[in-house]
Amino acid sequence: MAPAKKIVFKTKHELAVELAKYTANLSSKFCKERGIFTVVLSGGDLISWLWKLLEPPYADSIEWSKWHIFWVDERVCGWDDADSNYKLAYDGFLSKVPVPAENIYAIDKGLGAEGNAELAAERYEECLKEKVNKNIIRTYKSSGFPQFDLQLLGMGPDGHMASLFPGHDQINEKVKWVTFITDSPKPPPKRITFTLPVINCASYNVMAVCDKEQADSVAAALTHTKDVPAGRLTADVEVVWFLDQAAASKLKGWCSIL
Ligand SMILES: O=C(O)[C@H](O)[C@@H](O)[C@H](O)[C@H](O)COP(=O)(O)O
Repeated sequence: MAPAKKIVFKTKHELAVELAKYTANLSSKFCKERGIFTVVLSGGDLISWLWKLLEPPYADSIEWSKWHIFWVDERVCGWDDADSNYKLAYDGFLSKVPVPAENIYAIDKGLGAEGNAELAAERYEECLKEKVNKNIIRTYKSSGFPQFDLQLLGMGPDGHMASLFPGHDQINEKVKWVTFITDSPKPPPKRITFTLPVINCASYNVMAVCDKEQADSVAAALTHTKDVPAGRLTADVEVVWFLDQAAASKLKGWCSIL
């Protein structure tokens, strides 16, 4: 289990600059080593903090054609719905970089539009298995779970990550790769989500959190004083919490500010 690193930034701007640098370094490492970089996105504010990747020196130097994009969680709706994490990422990031369309793995379009959470989760797991069989996604040691290169995650004020919410059973799933929820406390209610073992098998996990509404859960997650799902985040190689000062404000004895 990788130890959690924390970096506190004075502003969201500085967080975005460092997030771009971190992502670009990993892109270069994995593209060199494997010729492929598997990136998992979440919804929420995270997408708005990826803007620096769209600018020089990254926009022109990143090997976008080698990126493969997945979602750690998705709202069960149509691709053009205002709730869609795919739409959020497409409009704010993916439409502005040359990642090939065939390397972008969104929720099944029809099942999403129909609102069929259970089948959409099964279909997404099948999609991951197919990418494992094609050696696009690696597997974690002998466990057989998929191992993504980098996951970019966010956390809600209640401490949820992906669509794993406190007090809901999905966090305890140990076999499936993708599961679903139909009574999410954060709207919309129907979602699909990676399970905890899959999330924690990633090589690198970034948890990016800003604003004071999240401060209590950041402190709880990082000191494991409360059962918050994000407190169970780990990774194979490294997990890094990217925080702004407001989100870090309840952490005791905090000193290292970038
Ligand atoms: O679909 C979703 O709702 C997200 O993937 C969710 O897990 C998000 O990452 C957190 O809720 C943080 O969201 P904010 O960054 O907007 O607080």
